[in-house]
Amino acid sequence: MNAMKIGIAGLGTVGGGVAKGLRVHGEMLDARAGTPLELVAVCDRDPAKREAFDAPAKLDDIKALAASKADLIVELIGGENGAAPMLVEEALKAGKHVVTANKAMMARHGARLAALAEKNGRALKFEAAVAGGIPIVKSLRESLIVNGIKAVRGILNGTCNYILTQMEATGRSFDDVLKDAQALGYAEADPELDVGGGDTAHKLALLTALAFGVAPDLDAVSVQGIRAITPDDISFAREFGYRIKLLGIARQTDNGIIQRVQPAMVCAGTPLADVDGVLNGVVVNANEAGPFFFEGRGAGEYPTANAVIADIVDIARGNVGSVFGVPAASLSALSPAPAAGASSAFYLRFQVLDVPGVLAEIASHLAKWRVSIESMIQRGRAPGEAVSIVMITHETTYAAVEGALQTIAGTSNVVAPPVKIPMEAK
Ligand SMILES: NC(=O)C1=CN([C@@H]2O[C@H](COP(=O)(O)OP(=O)(O)OC[C@H]3O[C@@H](n4cnc5c(N)ncnc54)[C@H](O)[C@@H]3O)[C@@H](O)[C@H]2O)C=CC1
Ligand SMILES: N[C@@H](CC=O)C(=O)O
Ligand code: NA
Repeated sequence: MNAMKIGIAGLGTVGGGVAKGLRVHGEMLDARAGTPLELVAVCDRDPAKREAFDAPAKLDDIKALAASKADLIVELIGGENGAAPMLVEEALKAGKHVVTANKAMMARHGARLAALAEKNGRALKFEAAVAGGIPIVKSLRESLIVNGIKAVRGILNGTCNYILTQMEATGRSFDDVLKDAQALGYAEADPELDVGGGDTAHKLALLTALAFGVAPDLDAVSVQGIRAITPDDISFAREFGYRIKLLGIARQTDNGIIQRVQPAMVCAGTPLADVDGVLNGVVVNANEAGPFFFEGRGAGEYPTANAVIADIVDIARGNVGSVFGVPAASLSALSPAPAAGASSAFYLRFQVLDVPGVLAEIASHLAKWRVSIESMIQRGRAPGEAVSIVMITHETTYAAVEGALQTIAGTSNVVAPPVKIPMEAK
């Protein structure tokens, strides 16, 4: 029986896990694949990493890997541009299958690489790129294909969810918990991609492509990260009966597709509110068949390596198929819904000097923009010093609330930029 010869590029957190997984579970994987899986080459620019793994070829150059005798290349070096897409292109052109966990590359170049894979009759699989170990890519591409999908939303970044959960549970600082997430192998090489929302945007663009049959369009995602969230916001949220989560939301509307990455107030007791730590959670509204809720580990060595290995086995079984579930040539261009019409209720926090009339001034600006208040908390008194005023609004447009906050930010008693967090519908 012909073996499936595998070459791995990048032996860091994920690549190391894949090489170990192939060795430890070799017999079982060969049986499931129906053919032996043989690691023939590893490639890393770090010699110590190359030496740590047993393979006939230990390479330092991705070009040599693309030209190696591997039938399938696993790209785990990362990066939107440069070496990663170059390796994938070279490998596909050389007639090799590709498995990758690189959401940055797939969100930016996915449509072009999918066309190249399909032209060459080779697979390009990326299960690990979205929500780590959760089989959401396969589910959207191969299972939830009949009834049409209205919306996909979820917690897609393990690092951010770990930070928010730890800040809430232990009161530790943002930067302290981020260091933990880095040490645990959850964060990206540049952690600003995690906390700034960029990584969630990459994953959301891929979910949108799979759910709605469009080419991934990163530039059509509005992105806000979690840097501005304070321990106060987390505890006010709890008082109102909510938890703050970084969500990626893609929704088909009559006016086009909405794609947003933003911290949101998620009602306690709903499935997404209970997704803690490095776990990810995805809700798919699939018309008559849904809603579906998926939960699992979104980052780290083993969950991610599992998803990569599952793709390798899938290819060895002969499941090549189209990369995004429809032929790359029929992926349509995404038509984004105009931002101006979007609406939500909001949590607002104002950091103000505790002087007479400050609340009335804020309320009057909100009223001018027709933003009405549902509930409010003002804690403690500290005459002349800064205190927080926190409100939940009734449903209003993003445009109205942004207009009001811009005016309020310019008034003399407001000492920090106001914070707004949309309330996620149940
Ligand atoms: N760490 C995680 O939990 C997850 C990571 N991913 C993705 O998986 C990919 C890999 O991530 P990690 O393993 O965490 O990264 P890492 O930084 O731990 O490993 C990357 C490895 O690639 C090597 N490398 C980088 N550029 C190279 C080049 N030009 N030539 C040869 N070797 C090169 C580095 O020396 C390093 O050993 C990234 O695309 C990341 O976004 C996806 C899901 C989860
Ligand atoms: N940095 C990412 C890794 C997995 O995609 C995350 O924290 O989710
Ligand atoms: Na996944």
